[in-house]
Amino acid sequence: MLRIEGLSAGYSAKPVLNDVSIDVGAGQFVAIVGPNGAGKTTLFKTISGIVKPSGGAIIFDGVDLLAVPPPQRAHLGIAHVPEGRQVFPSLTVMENLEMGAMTESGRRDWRTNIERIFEWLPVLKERRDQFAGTMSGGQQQMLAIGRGLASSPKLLMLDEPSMGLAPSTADFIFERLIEIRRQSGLTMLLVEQRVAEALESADHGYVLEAGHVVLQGNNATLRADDRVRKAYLGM
Ligand SMILES: Nc1ncnc2c1ncn2[C@@H]1O[C@H](COP(=O)(O)OP(=O)(O)OP(=O)(O)O)[C@@H](O)[C@H]1O
Repeated sequence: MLRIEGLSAGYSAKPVLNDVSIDVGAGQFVAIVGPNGAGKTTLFKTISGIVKPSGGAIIFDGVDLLAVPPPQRAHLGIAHVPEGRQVFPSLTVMENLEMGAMTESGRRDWRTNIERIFEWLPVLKERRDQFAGTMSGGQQQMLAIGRGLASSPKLLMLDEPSMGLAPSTADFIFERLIEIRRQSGLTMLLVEQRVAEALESADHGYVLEAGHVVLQGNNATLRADDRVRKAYLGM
């Protein structure tokens, strides 16, 4: 579904990603974990087209993504749930979801999608007429996920959905993601600093440190790896 090959990217004179290669198979749930500043958000921004890479390739569903203008990438089926949620605060929950459904497939599948989104994230149905800016952090995160799902994506990219949330709320979000994935078979790519939860939720993981992939494997292998246990799991 997504193949990133030898990707390098950064900001003007500052290189951030260095020769990063990542594979996400159709239906897979892949987590990219690593410390602050490792380049996780930069990777997502490069996939979405906000950051222009200096080298490498990104192939999405057989298409050379770097040749596709950034505004068109959502129409190919990539939904980016950004770091910090970034919901539209002065729009209602329903209006935010409608904004997510602006892609061709989102408009086509709207009725089915909205029913499923409400089933998976019932708080959005209960609060459909509430202004997004008045909701709690966890509720806003669920709205950001719902907005991503409303575009009817083939790939859902989630940038630190647990950021700023209480552990119990973050756990609830991870549990919802696992359930959404189980029911829909959607391909998911997650970046997270909460390494234990991310590796428990996903089937495959990559460890990104200082712009390099230093380790990868299925979730059980990574959770058993000594370096991961010491550096990220506090064992
Ligand atoms: N717009 C920007 N201009 C210049 N440097 C930037 C910009 N955005 C990020 N950086 C730098 O790029 C590096 C990687 O940042 P990035 O946000 O991708 O890391 P991250 O792994 O997502 O970290 P975090 O978990 O803290 O968000 C950091 O050193 C950061 O300061």
